[in-house]
Amino acid sequence: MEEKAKENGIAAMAACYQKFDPAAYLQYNYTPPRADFARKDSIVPWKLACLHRAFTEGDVSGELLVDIGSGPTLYQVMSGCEVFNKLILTDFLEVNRQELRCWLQNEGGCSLDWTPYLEHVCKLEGKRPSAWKEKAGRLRHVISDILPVDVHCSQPLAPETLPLAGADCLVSCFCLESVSPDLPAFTRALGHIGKLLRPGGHLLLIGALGESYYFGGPGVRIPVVPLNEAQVCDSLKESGYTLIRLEVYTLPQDMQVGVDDVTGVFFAKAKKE
Ligand SMILES: C[S@@+](CC[C@H](N)C(=O)[O-])C[C@H]1O[C@@H](n2cnc3c(N)ncnc32)[C@H](O)[C@@H]1O
Ligand SMILES: O=S(=O)(c1ccc2c(c1)CN[C@@H](CF)C2)N1CCSCC1
Repeated sequence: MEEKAKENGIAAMAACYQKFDPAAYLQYNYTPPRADFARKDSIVPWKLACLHRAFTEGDVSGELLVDIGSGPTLYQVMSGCEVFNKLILTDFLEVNRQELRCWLQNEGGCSLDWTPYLEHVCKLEGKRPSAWKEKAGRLRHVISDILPVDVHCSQPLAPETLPLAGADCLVSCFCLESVSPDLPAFTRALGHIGKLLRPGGHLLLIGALGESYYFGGPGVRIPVVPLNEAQVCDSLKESGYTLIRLEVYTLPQDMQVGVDDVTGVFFAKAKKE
């Protein structure tokens, strides 16, 4: 595809995000029925268990964990904060970075109470659920920066953000496929973020399968690159990663709540070659 067409597609995606509403997004995706800790087949326990296992099974280590496209969410780093001493959260939009700062400052007024997520991750770690306050404290202690990011740039973060060696681990959830105009752009973005990772470092990638759109707020319809498992595997390989594990969750019908047309969620653990 010629350069101008690529630039136009990326610009169109950026325009879609100008009306993104963090509070609405959190309500759509991170409250019941999608975030129902009491349901055995809920996606929340599945995703948090995937992240817990990936961070704690012994091969992931180092100093620095970077979350790419954090949005207004924190669930994705609740296990990783016990493994890494430094955590950088990133997002394209100031409204999302502001939501993350709100939680970090712990002065109330944030859009979502993350306590149920913190309690669940404590249980996965063999702690009492009431240990969630200590976990929140650990997470606030290790978050060192909340920075702008653009995965379509060959250098997604500002220079000098990371040590020369790169990050030891990246996590990215529901970002690349929901900010890319097409599959080639998704694959290129994978390559761009891969340059932030040291050789031998790990990528924990969570994303939507079969999704063609989602609502980022009332009337804010955002196009998504519909992915299947084979495309995720091919894109990872093409971008210089070795796939360690791919897990897939199929959304129960009643979790199709009208905010998107996602059919499944994938969890990929990969290593940068
Ligand atoms: C579907 S949300 C995912 C949020 C969160 N990671 C989660 O798990 O729910 C996609 C995020 O990508 C961000 N984003 C939009 N354009 C981006 C870009 N070019 N580079 C990086 N992130 C971008 C949006 O601001 C939004 O927070
Ligand atoms: O997997 S979810 O249902 C989920 C969570 C976030 C998203 C989707 C699905 C699908 N559309 C994405 C648009 F990018 C965002 N989930 C919501 C409850 S907590 C764990 C994650």
